[in-house]
Amino acid sequence: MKHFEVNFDGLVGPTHNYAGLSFGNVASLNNAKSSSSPRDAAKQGLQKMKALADMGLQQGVLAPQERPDIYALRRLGFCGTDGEVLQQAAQQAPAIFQAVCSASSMWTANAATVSPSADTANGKVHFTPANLTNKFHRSLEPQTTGRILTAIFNNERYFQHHGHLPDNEHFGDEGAANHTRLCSQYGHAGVEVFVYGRHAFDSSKPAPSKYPARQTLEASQAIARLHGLSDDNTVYVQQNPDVIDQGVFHNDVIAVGNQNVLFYHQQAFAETSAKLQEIQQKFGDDRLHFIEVKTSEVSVEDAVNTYLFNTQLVTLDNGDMAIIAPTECQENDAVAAYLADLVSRDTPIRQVHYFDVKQSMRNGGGPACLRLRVALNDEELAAVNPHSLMNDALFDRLNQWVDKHYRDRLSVDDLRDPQLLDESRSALDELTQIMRLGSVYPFQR
Ligand SMILES: N=C(N)NCCC[C@H](NC(=O)CCC(=O)O)C(=O)O
Repeated sequence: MKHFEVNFDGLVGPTHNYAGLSFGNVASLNNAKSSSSPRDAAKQGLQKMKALADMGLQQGVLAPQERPDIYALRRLGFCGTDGEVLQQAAQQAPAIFQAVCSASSMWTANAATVSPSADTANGKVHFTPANLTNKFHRSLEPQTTGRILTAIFNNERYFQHHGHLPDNEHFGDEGAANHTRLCSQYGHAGVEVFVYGRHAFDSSKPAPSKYPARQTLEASQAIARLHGLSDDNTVYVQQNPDVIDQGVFHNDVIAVGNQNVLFYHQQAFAETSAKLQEIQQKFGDDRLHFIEVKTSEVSVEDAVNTYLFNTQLVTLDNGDMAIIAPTECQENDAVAAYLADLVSRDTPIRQVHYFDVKQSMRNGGGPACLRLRVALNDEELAAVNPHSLMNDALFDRLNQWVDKHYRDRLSVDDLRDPQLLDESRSALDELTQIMRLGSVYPFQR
């Protein structure tokens, strides 16, 4: 049986914009109110997907969400026709209005936590959409995310879908951005590492003081229970509260793992050596490569600005690993020098490939934020909705679809345009046909 890691990238939605919605995410705050290009953003994402598919990797696509979210506005008391709801909200509550327009579902590392069948008690692949409670605009995502995941992994023999955790900060869950899996082969049982920012039920424990810790230990433990993971294969690690206060709002901004490699910054974790020991002990006898980047080599500030760790670490057909990095890493001398040296060392990482994902980076989303990793064996892969898997035909079709429906420029003020809602709905309606997703969107139900 063959085993793969399939990266499901989020397709950027037609309302992609910079509204400064994410306190604690430095790029989101710094670029607030700049104008965006939804078309460029979607195309940059598609280019990355196509390039990874061309490198021989399995690549999937996840559909974006319906925005503006009229249903959220109705729940908040705005009423009348859809046009009236939009108009009232834009006038009376502009900040809420901007939040319901966000295309943030593009960062599918936050869509869900996924445990492959080799790790779970019932031998199925488990999915739990993240509740994303820490940010209002993101908390609107999990229901539709769950429907999209169910439409793509639509076979109960192989796939088990859970509801998102209770919508409360005690169970704040940011999905795969705070979860990584180490294994010797994708199809072998691995060690699932959950990284949390704070304890929700024990205020005596350390926590950041300036920016929020979005993920709680208790949420991570709940996911592990739901997915039927064993204690022997699960490790909980606390993120260093100081780095959260320096803008590391998700663990995937300071660490990334793949197979037998954990690539992380010296300051990423609390109690680093004890936790690395636990990971190695649960991993077993095979060699794990812990690649630690010292502060003297790359500062936390440079890591946050360039997203050195928000890179994808992928395994190529010949067994070598490649880093998929944003061009911001190439543009920073210290980081570019670090990466050039890294690939010459005796580790599995042999190549670096740079991608322009600037439209996403300006909102704090690098290459790794844009993808949800799903390790599958060939039988499971055959059960995945084939219209969500990237190939030349789907790439061309989605580019045409973007050209037809997406705006070239969008400012925060343009979000008030009632036509944007119609444009977004027609785009998504056509997309559900292209990807054969059924009626996943509220406007279709
Ligand atoms: N690190 C990972 N896995 N994902 C990045 C998510 C970025 C996203 N930015 C935003 O939602 C900004 C939207 C705005 O400001 O318009 C967030 O903060 O949740």
